[in-house]
Amino acid sequence: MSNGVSDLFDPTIWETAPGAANYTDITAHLSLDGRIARIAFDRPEVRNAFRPHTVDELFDALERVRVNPRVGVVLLTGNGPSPKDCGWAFCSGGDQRIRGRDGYKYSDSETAVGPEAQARAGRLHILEVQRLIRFMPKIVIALVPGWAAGGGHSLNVVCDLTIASREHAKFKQTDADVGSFDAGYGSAYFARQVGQKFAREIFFLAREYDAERAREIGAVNEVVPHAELETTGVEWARTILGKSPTAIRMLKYAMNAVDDGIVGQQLFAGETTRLAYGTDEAVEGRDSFLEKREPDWAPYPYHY
Ligand SMILES: CC(C)(COP(=O)(O)OP(=O)(O)OC[C@H]1O[C@@H](n2cnc3c(N)ncnc32)[C@H](O)[C@@H]1OP(=O)(O)O)[C@@H](O)C(=O)NCCC(=O)NCCSC(=O)CCC(=O)c1ccccc1C(=O)O
Repeated sequence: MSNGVSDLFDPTIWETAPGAANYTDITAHLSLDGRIARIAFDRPEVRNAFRPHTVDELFDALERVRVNPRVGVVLLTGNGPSPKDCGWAFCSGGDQRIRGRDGYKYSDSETAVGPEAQARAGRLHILEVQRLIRFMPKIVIALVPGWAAGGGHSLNVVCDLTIASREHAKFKQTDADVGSFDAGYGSAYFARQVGQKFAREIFFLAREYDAERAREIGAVNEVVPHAELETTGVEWARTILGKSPTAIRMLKYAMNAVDDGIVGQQLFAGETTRLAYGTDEAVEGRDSFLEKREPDWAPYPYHY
């Protein structure tokens, strides 16, 4: 890797994100103006497979971005290429070498004792990362430079938008090959995205498909030359940053709500409550209570 991060990484536009200096399994950067985050899997020698520690770091980086009021767009990608064989990956899912009977193992968990250590031993917490991406009031764009397989494919599904490398992006759902199944967003929501027949074919046959095929079925928004993947991601981010933050947030939650049940409605409703609090009408409701008087709703008609 020419710049110590990834061959596609442009060191002139990024700085290390707060808290990211000690990450070992991912990298996290902010654009110099602090508006865009770039978070990347950094285990290219195993096609960016994640272990529990990777998921911990990913959750930490995404949570920091979620509560950072300056950041409006997150680019999620995989560093590369692999020093072993020059292969590229977004993410190849859970690291199969440390999968146990109760989940994925921390390196110290085999010898850990006590109930807390036992509860922590087998982790399946990539689902917490999926929910963080899904519920984040910001746009998350997957930049897929190579393989998106297994749980890595599921992460792509849950991102808001996807841009893929024409030369290297490849997609494959290996869940049924390795006896591990994401029965939530990874499959059921994926079927909403691409349709039932395509989703069933992809899961039941576990064939690989390239970026162009992924775009045809609706799993990818745009296919670009490999060398332009990250610059295109930054361009898309800049376009989104030019829009109203409230409109973007409400639109994301509106599109989520239909598939997310009452949790989806709750997120959307929370934002409508925030908007309502900003009105004189809601202020009158609060003030009348605090001033121990009847509220005066007269200035507020039933709009239709
Ligand atoms: C991705 C491939 C199709 C790429 O194939 P190819 O380009 O030919 O490269 P390889 O030679 O196979 O791989 C190079 C190198 O990387 C190692 N490697 C690749 N993927 C993994 C992996 N997932 N785990 C460990 N190691 C991996 C590979 O062994 C090679 O190493 P060498 O030492 O050089 O030999 C192909 O690699 C492939 O199919 N990979 C496996 C994809 C897969 O099955 N992933 C797991 C699916 S299951 C999953 O992700 C579940 C997610 C999950 O864990 C989960 C599910 C539900 C709830 C929670 C969780 C959770 O928290 O984790």
